This record gives sequence, C-alpha cells and structure tokens, in this order.
Amino acid sequence: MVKQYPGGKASTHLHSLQPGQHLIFVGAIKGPQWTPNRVRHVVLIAGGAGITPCYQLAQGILGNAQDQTAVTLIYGANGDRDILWKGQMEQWQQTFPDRFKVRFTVSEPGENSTLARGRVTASLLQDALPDLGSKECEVYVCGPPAMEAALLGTRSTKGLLEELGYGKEQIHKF
Ligand SMILES: Cc1cc2nc3c(=O)[nH]c(=O)nc-3n(C[C@H](O)[C@H](O)[C@H](O)COP(=O)(O)OP(=O)(O)OC[C@H]3O[C@@H](n4cnc5c(N)ncnc54)[C@H](O)[C@@H]3O)c2cc1C
Repeated sequence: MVKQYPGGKASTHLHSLQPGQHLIFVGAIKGPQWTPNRVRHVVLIAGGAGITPCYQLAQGILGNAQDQTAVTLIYGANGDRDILWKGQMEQWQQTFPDRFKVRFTVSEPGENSTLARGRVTASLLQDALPDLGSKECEVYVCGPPAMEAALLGTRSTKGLLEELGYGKEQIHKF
C-alpha cells in the first residue's frame, strides 16, 4: 500500500505502474530490528500511511507462536475511510484478547463516525496504556513529520513519549 502525494515523484511513479511492469529495488534501509520476547509489551503508534510498518510488526509478532509479546496499536488517521486493515485488526483483538489491543482515532471524523475523535494526544495514551511509561515496554512510531515531532521531540524539544515517562532507549522511529 503506497499513499500518493500530489507532486510526489516516487509515489506518482508507483501509482502509474500497470500489472506486469517491473520495479527494481537497489537496497533496503535498515530499520529497528525486532527480537521476540525482548520486552513484555510493545506499543505501536501509527499516523496515516505510517500504519504500514506497524501492521507488519504486529502481524509478525502475532503470527509467531514463540513470540508472546503483548501489542497495543494506536492508529490516528484523518478520516474513517483512511483507516486501513480495520477488519483484520478487530479480528486480531478477538483472536488474541489478552495480547492485542487497537485504538483508532480520527482527526476529521465523518458525521456517522463511531471512532474516537482527535489526534494521538497525552490523554489518549494515558487512557489506552494502563502501563504507561513502564520499563518493560518498547514504543515504535511511524507517522507524518508533525506527529513524529510531537511524539518523539526534536533537537530542541522533548517529545510527548519522554514526558510521559518512556526512556529514550525505549522509543524507536521506524
Ligand atoms: C519504515 C517506513 C515504512 C513506510 N512504509 C510506507 C508504505 O508502505 N506506504 C506509504 O505510503 N508510506 C510509507 N511510509 C511513509 C510514511 O509513513 C508516510 O509518508 C507518513 O506516515 C505520512 O502519513 P500521511 O500523509 O498519511 O499522514 P496524514 O494523513 O497527514 O496524517 C495522519 C494522522 O496524523 C495526525 N497528525 C498530524 N499531525 C499531528 C501531530 N502534530 N500530532 C499528532 N497527530 C498528528 C493527523 O491528524 C492524522 O490523524 C513509510 C515510512 C517509514 C519510515
């Protein structure tokens, strides 16, 4: 799944491809590496198209019978129709009631939206994470730049996650 950005060279090219055409990948950027059972609980925070690596990690953990890590996914999107794989995530909640929880929030909800409203804020995290700030936890974030800056901080500002008690070593950007 690739989001097309108006004027975006790569995403526009990808969206122009037809079935049967080829794309050559010259390499992969190495991101954070996952080790099963390294921590008791992993929190994945996704914004918009940033759901893609979060979904893959959740799928990998839940699909590995040897990995007993609990997963909480917090997923912010613009509108209800921007929430991807909702059915699959709700299915995971039923299949793994003690290990998988998902929280959706939309910043521009439709009239009939039943989802939580707003962005990923301190109060949403406090509500969704009973073990907020726990040292037995790792947090992974992938979202638009403004969301990542708010959660992870910048060179000159502390991010929300640190303010809520997570250590720098617990916080990862995909
Ligand atoms: C490892 C990795 C893999 C990736 N894989 C893919 C991929 O497969 N496909 C793809 O298309 N892109 C991918 N990306 C790109 C990246 O995830 C998106 O470009 C990025 O998340 C932008 O999202 P968006 O434009 O959909 O966000 P938007 O739709 O603009 O926003 C999403 C949500 O963020 C909220 N938000 C905005 N600002 C803030 C804020 N300050 N605080 C809190 N919430 C805020 C909005 O309200 C909204 O709810 C990947 C990136 C990385 C690092």
